[in-house]
Amino acid sequence: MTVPVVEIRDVRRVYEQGDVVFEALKGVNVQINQGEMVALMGPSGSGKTTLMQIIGLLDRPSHGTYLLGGQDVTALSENERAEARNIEIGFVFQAFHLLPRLNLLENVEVPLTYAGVLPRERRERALGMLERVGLAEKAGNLPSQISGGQKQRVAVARALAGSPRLLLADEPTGNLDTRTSEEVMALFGELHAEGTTVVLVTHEPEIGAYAERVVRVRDGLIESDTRQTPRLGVSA
Ligand SMILES: Nc1ncnc2c1ncn2[C@@H]1O[C@H](COP(=O)(O)OP(=O)(O)OP(=O)(O)O)[C@@H](O)[C@H]1O
Repeated sequence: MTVPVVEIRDVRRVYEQGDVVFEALKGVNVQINQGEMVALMGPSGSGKTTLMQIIGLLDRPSHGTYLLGGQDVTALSENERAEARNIEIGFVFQAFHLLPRLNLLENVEVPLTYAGVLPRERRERALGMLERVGLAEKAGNLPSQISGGQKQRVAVARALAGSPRLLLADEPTGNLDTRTSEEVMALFGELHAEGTTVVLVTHEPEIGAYAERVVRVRDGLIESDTRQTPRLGVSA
């Protein structure tokens, strides 16, 4: 039996501000297997981002256990979590977060630099990833010289350059128009078909439709967990 990529056991997250205590996650159990593409959905304030941040090692549970690739990461120190995050997780955000003064190739290289990959290999891997997302010919461009959809494809290349165990995407199409969203989701669908494990947070049913599994969060709990035939997209 293969070990799940993500195993969340009875995770609670309590936010405390002065006397006010708010339980954003109230005992969540979820398991995500290698190669799955999962959409986390649910109303505003339901706890999706909190759960995503715990899965992405940006936050830690107040209670419960998180196993990442079979390793208990619940009690890691801040530094250990940062290191595990760099190695294990690739992030794609709504706002792209490309560095404006670096060209596309250099942007994709950034996480590899942090991971200590030597320059020549860094360059080759980054270029390979830009090729994979169809942007190799623009490697020398600055982010300001490409479209929103292209920026998100660069962000995907950057997220995957270090071959992480898990690709996390938080509202990845939130800044894109419908057609461009479809292109970016088609890319996620292709990466999933190639074996990448993808977890995405979205409000939009049309975006959730690209996943093979939809986990709905409501009031800090998993409301439903269903499988579906994913929508196939048309690439750029
Ligand atoms: N740092 C914080 N301190 C206090 N409460 C918080 C904090 N972060 C989130 N919350 C609360 O926890 C709940 C869950 O927030 P979360 O951001 O996970 O929801 P969400 O489902 O991602 O919402 P949205 O779709 O609007 O982003 C909300 O009620 C929110 O107000």
